[in-house]
Amino acid sequence: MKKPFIKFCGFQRARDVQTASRLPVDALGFVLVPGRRRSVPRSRLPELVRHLSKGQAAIGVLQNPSWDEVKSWLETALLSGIQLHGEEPVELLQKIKSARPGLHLTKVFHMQDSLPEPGKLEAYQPWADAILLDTAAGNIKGGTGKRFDWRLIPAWKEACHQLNLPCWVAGGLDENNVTELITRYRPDGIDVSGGIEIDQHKDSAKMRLFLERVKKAYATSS
Ligand SMILES: O=C(O)c1ccccc1N[C@@H]1O[C@H](COP(=O)(O)O)[C@@H](O)[C@H]1O
Repeated sequence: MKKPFIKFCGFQRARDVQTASRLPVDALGFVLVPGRRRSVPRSRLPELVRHLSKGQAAIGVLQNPSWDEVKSWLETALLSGIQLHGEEPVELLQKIKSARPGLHLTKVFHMQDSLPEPGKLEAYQPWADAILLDTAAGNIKGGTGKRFDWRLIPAWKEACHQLNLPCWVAGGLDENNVTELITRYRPDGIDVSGGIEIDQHKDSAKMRLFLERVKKAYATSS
């Protein structure tokens, strides 16, 4: 089985970025949504991004931004991609991709009681580079620390694959549940924020253990 894309999200301290920069992590995420616990102030973003290693992607996480907001973040720091973590319309992705074709765009869909239809994906296909499934807890979207009903994954994965889009999974992942996720559902990528923290800070041992378990799960289920 192909190794999944791995993204660690919610970095705020340079030392944590430095730790992750030495690990086999494909992308590091920075929460640019105002008012969230892990929000990165604009003035600190360039310095944090500078610590990534060559080949690692710096992803800015935004929620329902305007095109002007997207542009201003792209001017603030050297970002390789944007994760759209709200209810962004197709038109926004189209605008971003037309202006910045090289930018990686992840569109998030939230799994909750009233489910969005995987059929919605088609309209996003020309502009999105990856689809990320995450949990919504009431009005809170992103960084919930909660799993959604993973039985929803196969239908979404199938819909993504029919459109040649990778299907990534997030929401409450940690070193204790990532093996089950991989062996049962084999997502194309995984994204974790709270599950690699202790006392609200990124933890080196938890990051390493998470990666070890991912590696082992993929090796044994191929
Ligand atoms: O990490 C956050 O605090 C966050 C805030 C606002 C939007 C997205 C955020 N992170 C993304 O949320 C999911 C899951 O996080 P968790 O592992 O359940 O804590 C993940 O995609 C992060 O990229």
